[in-house]
Amino acid sequence: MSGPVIEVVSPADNRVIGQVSEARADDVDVAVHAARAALESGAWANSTAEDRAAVLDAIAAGIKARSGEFADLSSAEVGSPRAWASFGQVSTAVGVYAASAKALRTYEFESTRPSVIGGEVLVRRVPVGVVGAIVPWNAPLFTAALKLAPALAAGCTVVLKPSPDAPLALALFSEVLEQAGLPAGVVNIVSGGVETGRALVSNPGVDKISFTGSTAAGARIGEACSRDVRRVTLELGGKSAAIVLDDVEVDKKLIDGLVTGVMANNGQICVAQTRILVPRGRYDEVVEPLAEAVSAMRVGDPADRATEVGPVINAAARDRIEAAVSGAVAEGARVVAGGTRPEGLDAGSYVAPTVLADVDNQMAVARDELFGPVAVVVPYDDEDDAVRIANDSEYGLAGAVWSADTSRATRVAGRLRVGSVSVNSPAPVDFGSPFGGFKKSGFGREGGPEGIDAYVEAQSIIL
Ligand SMILES: NC(=O)c1ccc[n+]([C@@H]2O[C@H](COP(=O)([O-])OP(=O)(O)OC[C@H]3O[C@@H](n4cnc5c(N)ncnc54)[C@H](O)[C@@H]3O)[C@@H](O)[C@H]2O)c1
Ligand SMILES: C[N+](C)(C)CC=O
Repeated sequence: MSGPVIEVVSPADNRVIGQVSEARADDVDVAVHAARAALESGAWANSTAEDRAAVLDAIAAGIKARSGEFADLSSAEVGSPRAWASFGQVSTAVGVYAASAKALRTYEFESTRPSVIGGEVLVRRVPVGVVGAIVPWNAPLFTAALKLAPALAAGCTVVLKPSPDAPLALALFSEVLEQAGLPAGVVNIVSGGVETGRALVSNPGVDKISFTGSTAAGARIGEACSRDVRRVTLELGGKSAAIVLDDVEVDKKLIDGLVTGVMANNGQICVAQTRILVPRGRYDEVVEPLAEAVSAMRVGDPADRATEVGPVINAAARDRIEAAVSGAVAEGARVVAGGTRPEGLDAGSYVAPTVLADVDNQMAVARDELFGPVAVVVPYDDEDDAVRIANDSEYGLAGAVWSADTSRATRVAGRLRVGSVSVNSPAPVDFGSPFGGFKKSGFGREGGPEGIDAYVEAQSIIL
């Protein structure tokens, strides 16, 4: 790469832990040409589904074999607690490649149907072509897997751009790709920031952009793609709600689930259920143990296996989150856990895990995505009110419903205008099922056969 060196800094102590070279527009062009040549050679696009599925399985096995290294590196560059990184950063990626291989083995690339004017129509699903995949820093291996696995399953070739804040795990991943038997040029990785991303988005050799990141950047990318009539998938921000229904039993499972739902990866997960909606009549019964559990969380060095909350990605993010908490307090919110900077951790960008009670859904802290370890607890009157508040957001990514009655929770889940909802669990993502946003959380889906649909063009041949 011809650009300057990007130093990757640990959010735990600001130490330089690695470096990559920035790709300039010329380098991006070389990568796109390599992907185009690999596509047109047909070696990958025309291979059998079983051959491609075997490569996806080999990628899953390759990551698994080096899972300790991947977890160490993701923990160091993102600040994810090491104990969580094994699952959240690594097993998730393994699960996505394995689930895509499974979906690919039964995916219908060709079918025939009777023509309405007589005869038959052969409907083919052909690769969309060269894909530009752009990912954020919070879960690099996982978010890249959600793009690479279905794109490769469809027979596409890819130019992948990691975030300059966390490019190291994906640099290591290139070794897994080499060993998995992918033909040369099928996946190309270019490092860099916004300018590198822009060069990829506007390169005429790219047929589709698949982006995960903030809604602001996604809107700009969507605009650029629509100008060039380029296909685009956007996985954007969220402000998800966990609805605690009035029949719930307040036990360890509920409190642990609510805490995990918001604090996993230091609150830096797009599906974080940062708004906890609690029936007014049972408010204190939930807020008190929640505040106690969050106050007891071990904050510190992400490499320490006992750590539950590490630093946020950088000092600017810490300052923004702290300002949002102060703003909420000025608006009348009550701090019941955290709220002050953790002591003795000044070398890194730490935010104490925080719970704010007495929050109204109109407050900025309940509307803006903070991407940090901050939960707000909003009281509601009845089930309709809970659904109304949950849906009163410009985002629509995910949610959770907690209840003693699974059928009731499932019915409430179905009323939420979001892409995925978990019932009595904090994890609204299933590797084999569609995942994506309503409203300003984006459009398009990743995961399962629907994930492969996003990387094919339908072609009808009228016989
Ligand atoms: N919906 C999801 O699946 C999902 C998953 C993870 C993170 N996110 C969102 O990502 C955000 C945090 O990540 P971030 O700070 O890295 O987001 P970001 O939008 O700043 O950047 C994401 C990626 O896009 C690149 N980029 C930014 N502007 C660009 C442009 N104009 N053209 C091309 N590339 C550009 C960045 O270099 C980075 O690689 C949060 O909003 C979070 O909700 C969403
Ligand atoms: C969980 N994931 C990776 C799908 C999206 C947010 O981080």
